[in-house]
Amino acid sequence: MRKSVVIGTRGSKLALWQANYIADCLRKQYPDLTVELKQITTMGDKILDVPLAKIGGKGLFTKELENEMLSGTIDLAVHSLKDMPTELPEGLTLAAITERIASGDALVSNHFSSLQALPKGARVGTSSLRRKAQLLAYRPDLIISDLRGNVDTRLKKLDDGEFDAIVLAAAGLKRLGWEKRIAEILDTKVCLPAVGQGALAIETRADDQTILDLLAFLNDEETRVTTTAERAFLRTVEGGCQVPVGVYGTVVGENQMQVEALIASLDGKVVVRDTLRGSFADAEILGIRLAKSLLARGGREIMISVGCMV
Ligand SMILES: NCc1[nH]cc(CCC(=O)O)c1CC(=O)O
Repeated sequence: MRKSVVIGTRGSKLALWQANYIADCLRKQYPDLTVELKQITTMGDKILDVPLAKIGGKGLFTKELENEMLSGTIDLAVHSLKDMPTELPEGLTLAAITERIASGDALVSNHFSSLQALPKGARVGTSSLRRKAQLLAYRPDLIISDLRGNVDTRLKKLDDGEFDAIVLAAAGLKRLGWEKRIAEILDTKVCLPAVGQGALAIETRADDQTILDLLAFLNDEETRVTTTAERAFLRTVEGGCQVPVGVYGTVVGENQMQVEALIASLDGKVVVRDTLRGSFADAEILGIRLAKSLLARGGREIMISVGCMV
């Protein structure tokens, strides 16, 4: 049994909330364990004025944490699963994926109660191509512009009148106590979430069995299987590319899951979507099959048109 562990985390309010949440879970489970936090700045925290889609690159929010883990200065890292690349560096693994508390995207507005209620030509802020494309597919009249920064910064920009509404992950708002600001959780028919949205990933060294055993209780099996399919889907379509992609896995019966996904053109004019069902044991295969199906039915043309495939 270890006497102490060091958790690595980014310094944003949301990241600290998440790391403290996991620290508290560990302290409750192991009253004799000393749990410390170490703050680490990532590239994604430094570059704040460039749209995420333009920075690209994998591991924007994870790489510095992973380097510290490999060198042993931290024992585990807490991430939003959504920010994790689909392939981990050699020697690291996901020890646990926590229960997803809110998977959807939320519309926040000071004047309007829903996406449908927004007036023609309303200004909507969002940080992701995935949200932008789906919002435009549903409401081509909206003026969507880029909105970066942490959750509080984004809310401030809305409050300052830069936008009529903004769209961000419901999970982040919930964790930071802003749930009451949510006007509407967007239906998955309107906006499919990002891979792993709403779940936390606990990353560790693959050969550190003591830590792996220590963290096993944090794992939520249903979230693990559904996000396994989601990550297999993304791994198959992406090739390190920024293209609007949404995917959402849910449990639909005993050992049965459903995965729904889409690939969209940047302007939302072309949307290719499909849904597959299968058993928990086939999570990985289901994600791969869904990706191949979308690519074959027009997804590949979208990828080629944005330069993601040749
Ligand atoms: N890309 C930043 C990021 N990473 C995780 C979350 C929210 C929490 C989550 O999805 O688990 C957010 C903010 C957002 O997209 O609004």
